[in-house]
Amino acid sequence: MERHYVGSEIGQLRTVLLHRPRLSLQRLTPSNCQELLFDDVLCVERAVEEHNQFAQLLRDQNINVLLLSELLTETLENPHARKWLLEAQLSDYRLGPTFAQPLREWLGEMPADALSRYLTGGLTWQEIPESLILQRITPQAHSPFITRPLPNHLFTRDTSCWIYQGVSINPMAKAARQRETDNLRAIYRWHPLFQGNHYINYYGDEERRYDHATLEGGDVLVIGNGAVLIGLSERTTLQGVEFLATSLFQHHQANKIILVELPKHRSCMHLDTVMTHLDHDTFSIYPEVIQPNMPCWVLTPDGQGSITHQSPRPLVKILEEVLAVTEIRFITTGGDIFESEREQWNDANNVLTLRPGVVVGYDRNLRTNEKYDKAGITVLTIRGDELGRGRGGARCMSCPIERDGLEGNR
Ligand SMILES: NC(=O)NCCC[C@H](N)C(=O)O
Repeated sequence: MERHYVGSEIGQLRTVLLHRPRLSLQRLTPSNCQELLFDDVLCVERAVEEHNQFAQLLRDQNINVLLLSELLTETLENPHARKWLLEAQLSDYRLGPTFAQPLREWLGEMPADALSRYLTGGLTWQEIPESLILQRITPQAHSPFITRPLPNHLFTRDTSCWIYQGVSINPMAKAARQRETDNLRAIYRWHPLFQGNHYINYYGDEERRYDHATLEGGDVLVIGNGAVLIGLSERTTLQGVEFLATSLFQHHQANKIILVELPKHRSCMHLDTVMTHLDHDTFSIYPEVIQPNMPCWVLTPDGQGSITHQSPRPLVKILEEVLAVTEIRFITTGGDIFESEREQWNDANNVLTLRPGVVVGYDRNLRTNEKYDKAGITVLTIRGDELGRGRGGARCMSCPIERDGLEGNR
C-alpha cells in the first residue's frame, strides 16, 4: 500500500504531484489572462520545456513524480467518477438543463484522456458538435468557452495539501480556481492510489458551499513536531483555518497552529511567496512582509474537541520552541530594495526544499540564490521565465504527498 504522509517542510521529499499544463496555457490570451490569474501570456512550448526540466530534476533526485493529468485520466476510467465530475463541472445550474444534459452525455462517451484534457484545459463552443449547439435555447454565446481553462492547476500546491497523515482538499478563494478542487476531489475519491483508510480527509471534500471558509495550500507550511504554520492571506481566511485546525486536533495530527497575518496583496498572495523553510534552523523570508518579531497567534486544542488560542508572541520565539533550535537563521531576499522586490515577485523566496539544505529555485533570482549559497544552502536551479508569469515558483508548482519528518522518520 502507498504511504501518504508529509511530516515536515524539509525532510527527504519522496513523492510529489505536478501538473504540466498545455491546452490551458494555449488558451490564455491578453484579454483573459488577468481574469485567469496570470500576469501575461506564455510561450507554451517553452513553458512545457521548463516544466519538463523541473520534473526531470526531481526524478534525478530519486523523487517519484506523479502527473495530475495522468491521475485524472485514470480516475475517469471509473464510470462513477466520470459521472460525478461531469455533473460537478458542467452542472444544470451552470449551463441550464436543456444544454447541460446532452453535453454531459456527449462528453461521457469520450476516451478518458480526451475528457481529462477538456476538464483541465477548458471546452470551447468550436469543439462540440453543431447538433448540441442547436439544443441551446439561447444561441448567442458571449465567450469562446463553455467551461474556462484551469491554467492554475500548474500550482498543485494550492488545491490540495498534505499535512502529516492526511489531506485538505481546498475550497479555493478565486472563481478562476474553484473547479480545480472538483478535479482533485474526484482523484482522491476514486483513483486507486488513494483508496483505503490509510489517510485522513481533513477538510474540503463535502458537497457544500464553503462560502468564506477558504483555504489554499500555499499558505500552509508543515513545520514538523506537530506544528503547522498558516498564513492568513488574500486567499486563506480564519474561518477556513478554524475548520482545518479543529480537524487536525481531533485527529491528533497537530497540536499547534501558528497564524501569520499577511497583507491582502497579489504579490504575497500566499505565505509561501514570502517565507519557506530551507533547513532545520533556516527560513527564507521577504523582510518587507515577514519580520522575525512579528506577533503571531497560536491555536491549540482546548481538550474538548475544539480550539483555543494563546496570546500573540514573536514568530521567531515560537519557531525556536517548536523546532527545538537555539537560534533561527532568516535569509532575506537578495539585492537592494529594487532587486529584492523584483526577485520576490519572481518567487525567489518560493523554493522547494528536497531535503535539509537542498532546494529548487528559479535561476533568474541571482541575488537571492547567491545569499542562499553563501549560507550553505544548495540551490538546484530551473528556468522559469515562462512559468513564472503565473506568479509561482517551485514550491507552488509541487504538492508533496510523501515526505519524511524532521528526524528522517517516515
Ligand atoms: N502558492 C502559491 O503562491 N501559488 C501561486 C498561485 C498563482 C496563481 N496564478 C494564483 O493566482 O492563484
